[in-house]
Amino acid sequence: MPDAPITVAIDGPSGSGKSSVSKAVARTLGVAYLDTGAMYRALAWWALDRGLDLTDQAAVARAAHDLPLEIGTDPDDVTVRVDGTDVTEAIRQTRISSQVSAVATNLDVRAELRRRQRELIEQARHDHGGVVAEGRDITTVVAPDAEHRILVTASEEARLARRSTELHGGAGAELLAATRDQIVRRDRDDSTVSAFFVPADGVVGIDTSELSFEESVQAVLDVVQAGGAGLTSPAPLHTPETQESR
Ligand SMILES: Nc1ncnc2c1ncn2[C@@H]1O[C@H](COP(=O)(O)OP(=O)(O)O)[C@@H](O)[C@H]1O
Ligand SMILES: Nc1ccn([C@H]2C[C@H](O)[C@@H](COP(=O)(O)OP(=O)(O)O)O2)c(=O)n1
Repeated sequence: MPDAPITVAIDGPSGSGKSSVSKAVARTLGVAYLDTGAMYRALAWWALDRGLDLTDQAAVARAAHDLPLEIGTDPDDVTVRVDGTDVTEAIRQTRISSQVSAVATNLDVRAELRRRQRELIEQARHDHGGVVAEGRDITTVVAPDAEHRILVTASEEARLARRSTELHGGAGAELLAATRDQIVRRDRDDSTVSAFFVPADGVVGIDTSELSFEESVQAVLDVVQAGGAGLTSPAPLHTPETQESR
C-alpha cells in the first residue's frame, strides 16, 4: 500500500490495453482497481433486461439512478453484480458491446455514473490507500485532480488486432472486419461525449502500439513512480501467465 493515498487515472480508446494494464498496475501498487466501463456495461445490461429502449433517454437515465450495482474493486476479483445477479461475463458479450454507447452518450446517465465513480474512488482511497481508475473521462472529468493521469493509446491497427485475437482467437481479414464495429464505430460514438484520443493538459500519453503487455505495464509504473507514488516496496510485476485478459 502507498504511504499516502493515490489515484491513478487512466483513459484510452477501446483495445489500447487500459483495462488489463490498469489491473496489473493496481496489483503491483497494492491498491484498488475501478473499471468504469463495466458500470456503463452493467447499466446497458440491466436496461435491456428490463425491456427498455436504449434510445429512450429519460427511461435509461431513471434506470441509472435506480441501478442496484455492486462492483468489485479488488484487481483479483472484479465481479460485477446487478440486483444480486453476477453479470461479470454477460456484460462483455457482443450484444452489450454493440449497444453500450447508446447508454454512455446519455448525459444524465454520465452525471449519475460519474457521481458513483467519485464515491467509489474516495472509498478506495480511504479503505485501500488508492485506486487505479480507468475509462474514457477519468483524467479529464471524473478525477482531474488525480495524483497521476495517463492516456493509454495504440494505433487503430494494433487495437483491432488485439480485440480480434481476444474475441475470435485470430486477426485474419474477416475477423478484423467483424471486430471493426466494436472498436472503430464505438470509439467514434463514444468520442462525441469524451475526449480520449489526445492527452489533455498535464496528462501523460503512452502509446502501446509497439509495446508488449509487460512493457505497457512498466511504462505506466514508470510514470507513477517518476511522479512520486510514495511506495515503500513495489511488488514484482506479474508474469505473462498470470495476466488476465478480457
Ligand atoms: N501492450 C499490449 N500488447 C499486446 N496486447 C495487449 C497489450 N495490452 C493489452 N493487450 C491485450 O489486448 C486486449 C485488449 O486489452 P484491454 O485491456 O481489454 O483493452 P481496453 O481496456 O483498452 O479495451 C487484451 O487481450 C489484452 O491482453
Ligand atoms: N469512463 C467511461 C468508461 C466507459 N465509457 C463507455 C465507452 C464504452 O463504449 C463503454 C464500455 O467501456 P469499456 O471500457 O468496457 O470498453 P472497452 O471494451 O474496454 O473498449 O462505456 C465511457 O463513456 N466513459
